[in-house]
Amino acid sequence: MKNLQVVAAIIIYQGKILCVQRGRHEFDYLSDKFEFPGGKVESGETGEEALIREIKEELSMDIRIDSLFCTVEHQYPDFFIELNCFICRVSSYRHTLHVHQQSAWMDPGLLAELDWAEADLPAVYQLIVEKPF
Ligand SMILES: Nc1nc2c([nH]c(=O)n2[C@@H]2O[C@H](COP(=O)(O)OP(=O)(O)OP(=O)(O)O)[C@@H](O)[C@H]2O)c(=O)[nH]1
Repeated sequence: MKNLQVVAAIIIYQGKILCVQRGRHEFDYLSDKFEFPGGKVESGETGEEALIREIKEELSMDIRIDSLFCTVEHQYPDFFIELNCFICRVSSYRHTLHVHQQSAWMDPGLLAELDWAEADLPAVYQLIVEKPF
């Protein structure tokens, strides 16, 4: 079974968090789910390098990575994922969606209202409880 190393950006601007919604995914259980932007770490890259590249590709945004917030290990029916979530900062709310169908700057207290990818739920609940910003 596939084992994916994925990095994700919890992008904070003026107290809100950028949440993005996928379109269709090859596995139905991930179609239309909300996630933190990011993607797979390619060979030869550090997690931080991968995250900066992914956010530029997906959103045309330049992030500053602050710190590693949490690591979630999750078994989906078709693959295993290690999801490393980093707190990131930006100097503008502006972004362009190149991959996702929708985005929203969310108040942390409202994060649980979105329909998240299952692997993200521990990170979402930890954000709601710890409010690291
Ligand atoms: N980016 C991201 N992917 C997540 C999160 N949670 C989660 O389960 N995933 C899953 O992890 C996998 C990451 O792959 P991806 O498709 O974003 O990565 P990528 O941009 O490198 O993919 P590609 O170039 O193969 O299209 C997807 O299956 C995605 O559904 C998350 O918060 N952020």
